[in-house]
Amino acid sequence: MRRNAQGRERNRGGERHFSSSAPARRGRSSDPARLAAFETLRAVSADDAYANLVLPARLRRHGLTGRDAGFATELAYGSLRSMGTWDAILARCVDRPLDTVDPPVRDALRLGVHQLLAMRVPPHAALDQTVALAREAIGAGPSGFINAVLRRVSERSLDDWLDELTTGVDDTTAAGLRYSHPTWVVRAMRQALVAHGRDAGELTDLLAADNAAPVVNLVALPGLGDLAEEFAAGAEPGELAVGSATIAAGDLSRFAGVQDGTVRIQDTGSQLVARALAAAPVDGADADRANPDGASTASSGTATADGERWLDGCAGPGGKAALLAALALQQGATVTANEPAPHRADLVRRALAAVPETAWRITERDGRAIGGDEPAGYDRVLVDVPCSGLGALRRRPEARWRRSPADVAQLGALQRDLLRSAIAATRPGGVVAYATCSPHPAETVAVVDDVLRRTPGVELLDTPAVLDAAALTPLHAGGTAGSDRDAPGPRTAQLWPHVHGTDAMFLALLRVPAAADQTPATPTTTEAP
Ligand SMILES: C[S@@+](CC[C@H](N)C(=O)[O-])C[C@H]1O[C@@H](n2cnc3c(N)ncnc32)[C@H](O)[C@@H]1O
Repeated sequence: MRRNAQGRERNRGGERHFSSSAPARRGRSSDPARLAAFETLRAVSADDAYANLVLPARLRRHGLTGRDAGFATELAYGSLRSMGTWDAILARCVDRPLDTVDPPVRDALRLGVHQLLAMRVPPHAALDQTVALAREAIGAGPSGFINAVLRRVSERSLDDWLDELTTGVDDTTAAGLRYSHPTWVVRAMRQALVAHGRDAGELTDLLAADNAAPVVNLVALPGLGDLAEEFAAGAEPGELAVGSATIAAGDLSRFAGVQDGTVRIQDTGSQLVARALAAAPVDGADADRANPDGASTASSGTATADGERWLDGCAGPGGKAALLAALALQQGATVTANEPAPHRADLVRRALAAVPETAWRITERDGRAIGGDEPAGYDRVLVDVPCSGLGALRRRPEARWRRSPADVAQLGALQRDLLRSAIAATRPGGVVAYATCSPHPAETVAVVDDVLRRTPGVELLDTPAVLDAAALTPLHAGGTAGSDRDAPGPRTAQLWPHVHGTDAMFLALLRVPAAADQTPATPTTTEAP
């Protein structure tokens, strides 16, 4: 299951070569694929836009499909991911501080460097096309400058540049330069590996995996969708999650299931989080409600009983809520999907549209209030809390440059309040799933430890074991890599891009104590993380 250092296995086909002929046109005028990539970088740099929202619109506008769309995507996403390394190289090739170079010119240079050093576009084509792009998109003025700078870049190989950049610097800075991550993220990732029971020596594999384009994961909503059409088109069964598949990027709306919402694009790690909550053992289900005929279907430590109430406290945009709702429908439960941001609540509504409405409702409340408003109201509660997103850097190419340590510190208070509220909203014997798409210790184990310390009686379940039971393949998500696999690891679970090929999702499953032992877990406002 372990992927190699460059994440190449997942990319299938090893190191990628792009010829200058990938885009439709050659010659002195710029081609639409490079223009689409340039426009995406401009929107990201100048308007704080998200590349994954901008690029599809630019591909459509320029009529790009197939190889041309693939070229534009690799150029835009790759340049954004590698921006730290490319800027460090450019700084050595420009005779003034790089941040005094006009931003559009800087973006054009980044695209040029990416073609030269990462896409193996022949140097003459990378130079000519970048100059042509600049002429068309910026004006003739900077052509000579761009040409001269890229010529200097092209005089060395990527390995030579990396050796030069990393000579005489400390390990963290070197890893940041080599793998294009801010140094604070490198530090955080190293701490995260150790905190989750893995070897700090995996750091470079993890950083490399952040730079590999992720495959697209699909899930067929259980009981509602199937993947036959996708398999016929070359999708492969997912190795980790039931009812999942991987497929090459492309226009997935051609599939009927994707169109009607019964097949969804969802990272496998997210799928497993929803499945683990649905499968987690709850204690002492309310037998009367669970089974009005009197025969209890749930006793201590069993999975779902008919009539259970589930809550997704932070549901937008609705990926996990949709899967939970489909599972709930199969298992005779109902889901309340809560999302306070109105536009994201609309996305949840759209995500849930494929599931019959008998299985779900949507609320738009502050999740911090739910525990007080509906104490002990739910059997299973998911809080997939707002987080730094450091576990999904593969999918959000610009995110690493936007986040800061202050974001992590700021989110800690909200994360703790949401978890406390979730515990208060869970009935005695019920289960809470605390999830983040970040492995940062401050957002994961520190939050869980802190809340557990202040909420006597709440028990941390063996989350890696529950996750393994919900998965197709043992994940060993409690850490203890390699020969130590049988040693006991943490009771929280952490997935990793370089190990599992998923986003770095964190999961802790907590069971609320039986009524007699329970100390009310009133959500309070917030102490420092
Ligand atoms: C990580 S996302 C959840 C992703 C979602 N579970 C999915 O799988 O699609 C966190 C969500 O929490 C929402 N949120 C932010 N503050 C909140 C609060 N006080 N109460 C509940 N949800 C909140 C955000 O708007 C965001 O949609």
